Amino acid sequence: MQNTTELNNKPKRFIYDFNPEETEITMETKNLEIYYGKSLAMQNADLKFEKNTITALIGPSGSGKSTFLRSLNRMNDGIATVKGEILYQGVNINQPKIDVYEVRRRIGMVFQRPNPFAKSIYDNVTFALQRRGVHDKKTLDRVVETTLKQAAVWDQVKDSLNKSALSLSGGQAQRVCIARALAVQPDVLLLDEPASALDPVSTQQLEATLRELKKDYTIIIVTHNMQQAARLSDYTVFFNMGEAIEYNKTRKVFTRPKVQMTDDYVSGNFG
Ligand SMILES: Nc1ncnc2c1ncn2[C@@H]1O[C@H](COP(=O)(O)OP(=O)(O)OP(=O)(O)O)[C@@H](O)[C@H]1O
Repeated sequence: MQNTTELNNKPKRFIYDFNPEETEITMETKNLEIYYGKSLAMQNADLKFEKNTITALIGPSGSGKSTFLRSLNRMNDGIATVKGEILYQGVNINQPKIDVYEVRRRIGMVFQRPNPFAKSIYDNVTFALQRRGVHDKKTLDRVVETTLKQAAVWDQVKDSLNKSALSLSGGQAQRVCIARALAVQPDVLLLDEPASALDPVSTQQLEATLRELKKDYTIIIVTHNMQQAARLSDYTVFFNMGEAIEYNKTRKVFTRPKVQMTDDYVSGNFG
């Protein structure tokens, strides 16, 4: 990690080459600075996320992708100090008075390793709703069917909803975790390397699922897989050393990047 002085002395190279005013913005970050203790882990990442698109966050290990992603739904609370504004539908959610549970309901997260609870598939999907006092069986049944269908795993699990989610394959478990995130009807889905523990077939299925989901959700995904970012996302942000370096339509980032460092990274020549 860089210290504050080193980061502040670096030239600003951030390239932002599409016109966000023409688009509908679901989330936006402004003047973010994220500290672990006294160490500055992220700055210069004023980004806008367009509704119903997929944005890939790419960059070398330790460049701050997860730090940035986890701040978007306040998952860094208690771990890091996040300064600056995180706007969700125009409201700065990075304020103490904001209900963090509501933030996480609207901005859901799926983690790198599938993390189903040691409960049935049915109870995994309905967990948050049941905790909120929703016990009407018809409602819960409907949510289970709808979200498992959205997550493209319904056909595989519909006859075993009472089986433990721990008995599922990695790919199935990850899609059940997506259904669990969708059950509370979020707007935004944050995914932190959701395919890194999956085989190529499950990865392909997950990508197909995300392509479908973007019709209804705004999706931001951290990935180390360049091919995945190139095939799946509409926009790509390249991070390095705690800064957003280049942000553009994915096609441009991968075919005509404006910054040499981005070019080196996407073409696999990054030192
Ligand atoms: N909980 C933490 N406490 C202290 N430092 C942290 C913590 N989490 C991350 N960091 C540091 O912040 C910097 C950015 O880490 P981060 O995990 O966000 O990078 P990343 O780009 O997501 O990396 P990777 O691709 O390896 O997951 C790194 O220097 C890391 O060591």
